[in-house]
Amino acid sequence: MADKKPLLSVEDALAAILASASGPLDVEDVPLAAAFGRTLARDLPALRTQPPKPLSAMDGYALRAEDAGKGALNVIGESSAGAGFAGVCGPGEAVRIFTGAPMPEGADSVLIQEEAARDGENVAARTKVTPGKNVRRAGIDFREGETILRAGRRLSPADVALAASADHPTLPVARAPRIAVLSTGDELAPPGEPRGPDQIVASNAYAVLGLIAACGGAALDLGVAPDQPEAIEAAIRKALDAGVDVLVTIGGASVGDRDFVRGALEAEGMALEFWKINMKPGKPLIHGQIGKTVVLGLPGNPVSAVVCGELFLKPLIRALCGDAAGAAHRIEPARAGADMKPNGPRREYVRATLAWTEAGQLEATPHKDQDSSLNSVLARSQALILRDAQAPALAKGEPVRILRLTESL
Ligand SMILES: Nc1nc2c(c(=O)[nH]1)N[C@H]1C(S)=C(S)[C@@H](COP(=O)(O)OP(=O)(O)OC[C@H]3O[C@@H](n4cnc5c(N)ncnc54)[C@H](O)[C@@H]3O)O[C@H]1N2
Ligand code: MOO
Repeated sequence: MADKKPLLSVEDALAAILASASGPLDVEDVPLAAAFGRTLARDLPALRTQPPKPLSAMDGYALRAEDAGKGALNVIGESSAGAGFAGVCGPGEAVRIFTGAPMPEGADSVLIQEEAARDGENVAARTKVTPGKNVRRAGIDFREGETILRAGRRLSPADVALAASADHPTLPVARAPRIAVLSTGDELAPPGEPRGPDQIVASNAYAVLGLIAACGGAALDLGVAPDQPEAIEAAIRKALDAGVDVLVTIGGASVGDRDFVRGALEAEGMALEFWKINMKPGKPLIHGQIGKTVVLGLPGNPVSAVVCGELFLKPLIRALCGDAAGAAHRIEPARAGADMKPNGPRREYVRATLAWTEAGQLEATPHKDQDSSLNSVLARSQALILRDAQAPALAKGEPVRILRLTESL
């Protein structure tokens, strides 16, 4: 029985989940303004050279560098951005020029206007000018045909601007993974709605929906199913009928008499890959597949659901988008901001705040209360401190490993 297997390590669990992602999804072309945060599906070539010709980097005078020490030069015209000078700048001549304007033929450098003495039609340099000074050579940014961005890259605002400058009006990106989110539990009522005396407000889905949005997924919120196998099975079928890539359930994952999620998933055809991981919080995580749909059954405790979302759902979304590098846990070094007790038998992910010390070190300070029900503590945390199973006590200032939590878009 799967229940009796030794608990999986976080690393093995992540590997199994990523292995179940059947490669990057289909490709779609999106307009530049919608491409931020999406994952590039193909290597992107530059469709033009930037800058296409030598341009001035400053406002001033285009001239031949060797003429700068020779007294007054004759200003024979003007070159501005978008309207270059048609003639040739010969010996003893200068052309008034502005930032971004094409260099006139014959000129090899630009004297900035702060160093120029203008007198009517003449200008003299008050400084030496070296050849190429204040000139942006053709192609210094990129050249036509060069690969400017690689497939699998999650597009930053600067990446999108780079693609625009390389003349791409749209970008080929992985289709956003479709992810159904199903909360379960008789005790759950939506925020702001009337509640029974023993009910609480359903909140976990909002963290999961936010994580999906931040990672570039497209969420389908299936709301809350009560603790009844038939109702949970019906909701699972709804997700499958919608053809989602991933089904995330929340709650009902543990061993209680009313924890029906695993049974319902199996009744709907899930091949169970694993259940339970050697971590805290988040031990009862269900993973399997129903056809091509990857299933992640998150534990119901609010912090456990979020930590499992960060550790497993986020990498899964990245992998489905073809961003293999982004699917790895990005562990960073920091210093402990407080003493920490020896750890128990499970790898622990301790909620912590981050701050820079005056000495310039990143300090992760664990919150005192680590109960897995505390949304307020989680909201005040920026990182998780990783503590291996049975790790000894450590003192404030000692090195720790951290994983940053996803922040807002
Ligand atoms: N005898 C044992 N009991 C428990 C074990 C165990 O190994 N043996 N594991 C504990 C651990 S660890 C966790 S984590 C929880 C996970 O249990 P479930 O996945 O079955 O979660 P629920 O029982 O449905 O809910 C737990 C808790 O979280 C609240 N909850 C659930 N969903 C939401 C939601 N959408 N929004 C807000 N709050 C939610 C729920 O009301 C419960 O308070 O099991 C331990 N028990
Ligand atoms: O692992 Mo549970 O997730 O400790 O609260």
